[in-house]
Amino acid sequence: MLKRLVGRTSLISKFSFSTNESTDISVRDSIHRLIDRASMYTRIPGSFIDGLKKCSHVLELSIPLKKDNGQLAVFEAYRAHHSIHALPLKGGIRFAPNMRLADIEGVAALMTLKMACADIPYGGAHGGISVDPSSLSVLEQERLARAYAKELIKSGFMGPSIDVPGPDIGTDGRTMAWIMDEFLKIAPDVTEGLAAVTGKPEAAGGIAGRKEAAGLGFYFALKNFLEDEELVEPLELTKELKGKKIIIQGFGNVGYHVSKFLSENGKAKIIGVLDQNGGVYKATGLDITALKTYYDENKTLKGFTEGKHFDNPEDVLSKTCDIFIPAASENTITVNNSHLLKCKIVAEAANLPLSIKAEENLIKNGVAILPDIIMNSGGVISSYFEYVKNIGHISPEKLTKRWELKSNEKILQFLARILGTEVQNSDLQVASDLEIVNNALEDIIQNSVKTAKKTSKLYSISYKDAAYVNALNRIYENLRYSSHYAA
Ligand SMILES: NC(=O)C1=CN([C@@H]2O[C@H](COP(=O)(O)OP(=O)(O)OC[C@H]3O[C@@H](n4cnc5c(N)ncnc54)[C@H](O)[C@@H]3O)[C@@H](O)[C@H]2O)C=CC1
Ligand SMILES: O=C(O)CCC(=O)C(=O)O
Repeated sequence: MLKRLVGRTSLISKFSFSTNESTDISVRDSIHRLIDRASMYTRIPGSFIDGLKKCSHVLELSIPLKKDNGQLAVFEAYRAHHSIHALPLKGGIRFAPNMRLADIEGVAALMTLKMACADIPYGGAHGGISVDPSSLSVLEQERLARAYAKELIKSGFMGPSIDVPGPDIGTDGRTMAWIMDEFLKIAPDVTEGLAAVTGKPEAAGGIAGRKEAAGLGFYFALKNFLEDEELVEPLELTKELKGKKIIIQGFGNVGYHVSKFLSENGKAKIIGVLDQNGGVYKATGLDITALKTYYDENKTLKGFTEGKHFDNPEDVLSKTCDIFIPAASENTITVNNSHLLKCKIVAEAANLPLSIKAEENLIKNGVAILPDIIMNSGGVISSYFEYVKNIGHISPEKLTKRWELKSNEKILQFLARILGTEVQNSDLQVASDLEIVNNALEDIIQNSVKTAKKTSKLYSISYKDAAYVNALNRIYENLRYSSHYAA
């Protein structure tokens, strides 16, 4: 049921940097301020910057659902298309209560910037259904996801060349598989139908490593940022991740995988984990695998005995650490709680977790901020690889595996002849899909961090502003030659 379809309207400039903050800050307002702040270090015309603050199309829906008990429930749902400078559009679908259009439009804009920063040739989108998924049975969730997908497809808001959604808060690979299946039912003749949505399980056409990609990308980004002396020296930190004391807010897909890679690969100590209902703390470092098993079984951190539990999440939020990582949702750190943080770095794993005023307060107190559009870009980068796989109907390793094995064998045989040894079959290895995508992910993230550091030094601005400057410049360069920009 279509409620409203909004086209691009007037472009209003808003160069206000007031530090007042209402308790009801929208993500859209925050992103506008961040765009304005960064635009001062670009030569992009003001009219173009104003244009980037608007979504090109917004879809508002009411979706009726027949519950398992036969009763009817109606849910509000949305999809916002931000910038069509590059197609398809891309961004998450979430199932979360109390969704607001102003937040959805803000995250859609953030997605445009995130992908420009990583040099992924897509525009940004975002959307979802205003629902608490835990209040529905699995079958109800499936019917609702399928009904939402049907409305997106009917309204021209989804398809491999239009808008390719992926997972976000409250959704996962299974949700994406339902959505893909709905697309294939409605449009069976679209050859690239598998590419209508990403984040699918591998058995449904997904790519190896997508589920953990936001966490792995975060690990690569943090490691690379810490190598910068200009970041660590003033904070009196060492360059290594090893031994760094870390507190994480949110233990869902992103929070868990960030914790896993930082502790397993980086040997960092995750000393605190909190969600909206409480937190656990252990000064010597939590066992993340054990915590994950417990959290999956019990849906709560309470009762996990290998750490001290606090009913009030702020009791964990306020512990001293080196790095605080918000990995839950937007605006979880505002003026109301930013003064509690006792850390040297805030590394954003969630999208826009800091309100503008909270960010200002933290910076004033000497805290460095590592920006979401780099730190959590691993998820959408991996989605991009999945899309490419689906469009080509071939996985990265399939085409080259045999050839690589043969050429490696020839090289080894040559070396063995010179050295007078024998080639063992176990010496012969070629990259798996997972190795190919993880290495490509590392390469893209490394480049985003490198260019952010360079821009940050050039203008003496924060990494966050630098990442936005790089993204804005890339979008401008891209759009200026496109027929979408009539200047
Ligand atoms: N899933 C993905 O691929 C990506 C997600 N993101 C962003 O990362 C963030 C987290 O997403 P997911 O992990 O996928 O969601 P999720 O739904 O899997 O997990 C969210 C977690 O945050 C907790 N939480 C919710 N409100 C909280 C609060 N006020 N304080 C503390 N904890 C709270 C929940 O209990 C849950 O543990 C979101 O901002 C999302 O947009 C960013 C990049 C990729
Ligand atoms: O893979 C996608 O399309 C969604 C990623 C996402 O939700 C995000 O980067 O915030």
